[in-house]
Amino acid sequence: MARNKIALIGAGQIGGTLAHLAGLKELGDIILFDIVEGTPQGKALDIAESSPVDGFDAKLSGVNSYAGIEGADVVIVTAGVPRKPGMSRDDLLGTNLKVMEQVGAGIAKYAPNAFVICITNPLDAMVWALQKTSGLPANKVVGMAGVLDSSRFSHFLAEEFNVSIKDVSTFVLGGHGDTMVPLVRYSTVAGIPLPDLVKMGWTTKDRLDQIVQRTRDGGAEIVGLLKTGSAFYAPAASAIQMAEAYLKDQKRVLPCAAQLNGEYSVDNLYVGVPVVIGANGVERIVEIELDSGEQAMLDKSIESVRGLVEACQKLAPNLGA
Ligand SMILES: NC(=O)C1=CN([C@@H]2O[C@H](COP(=O)(O)OP(=O)(O)OC[C@H]3O[C@@H](n4cnc5c(N)ncnc54)[C@H](O)[C@@H]3O)[C@@H](O)[C@H]2O)C=CC1
Ligand SMILES: O=C([O-])CC(=O)C(=O)O
Repeated sequence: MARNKIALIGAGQIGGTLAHLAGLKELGDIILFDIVEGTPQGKALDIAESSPVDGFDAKLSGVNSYAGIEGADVVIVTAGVPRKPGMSRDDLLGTNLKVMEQVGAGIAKYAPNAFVICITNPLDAMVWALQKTSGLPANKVVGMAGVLDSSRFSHFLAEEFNVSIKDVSTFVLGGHGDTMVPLVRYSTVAGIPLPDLVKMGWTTKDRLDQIVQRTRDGGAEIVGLLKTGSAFYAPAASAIQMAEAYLKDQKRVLPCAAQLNGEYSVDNLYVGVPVVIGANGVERIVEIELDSGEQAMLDKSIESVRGLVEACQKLAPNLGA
């Protein structure tokens, strides 16, 4: 059987890390695409030259033409610009929306059957735009954010409790911004919900609130430290988990930005919710029961995503509703 083909649109910090991880995991042959000449070619060759050391079989190549992504099974999009200190993700909207128009056209022409994972920020608006510009069915176009935000939340909790990361399970819903909703009640250590761990004296409500806030600010914390760009190792690992779930039909339940059509009382908007990812892309949207406080936080987050999509519609009325 021929190997899967994985196309990475954008060969910057995340794109290069995605290529390396996809190679190490032998997910398929890898094409890096970028508008900058030499960058995708150089990264592809560098990673290919590491394959004898790590012993993985994957063909890697770099291209500057969309024809190179022809027939891709998975497309992961990081094309665009990242933020710098002092900026919010939303400041990237105008620049990255134009990039999504080009990328969507390239995918529509050369990889219309692919499972597309968008990473470019502001995530929920960019994945909305990418679905419109590519015209692919909504179950084949998802955004990566919830896996990353949950991974950050889990990491902070494992550190707080001094337990293995393997025993921590968390869910973060909503838009990928300041209003994201880390779901404390549905997050557990070895199956024990966080509120019970507070009762058991493992931590305090105040400490938990601080960890929730650190999760919300997780992206900005890295931007503040790096100064030249944003996080890339954990974002790449998160998108690879989603790609693997699709390619191996794993039916993983992962928080992703998915198009809602009535679920959570939302229509035609991409918002982070738990979904099942398998061979048919987004196979199911999981509607969790929320209490009034959680629902209020999710509503606020949805409104913020709606505002960003409206800004996109003003800038590019051709994208439609
Ligand atoms: N969804 C999430 O959770 C996260 C999203 N991000 C976002 O991912 C994006 C990429 O981040 P990095 O890889 O760190 O940035 P980067 O600047 O290292 O890489 C972006 C690449 O896109 C390329 N590019 C720019 N315009 C293009 C176009 N029209 N067509 C094709 N390629 C184009 C650039 O040449 C560059 O190589 C940013 O928008 C960032 O904000 C970053 C981290 C997490
Ligand atoms: O914060 C940023 O700009 C990049 C990002 O989305 C993240 O790391 O969560």
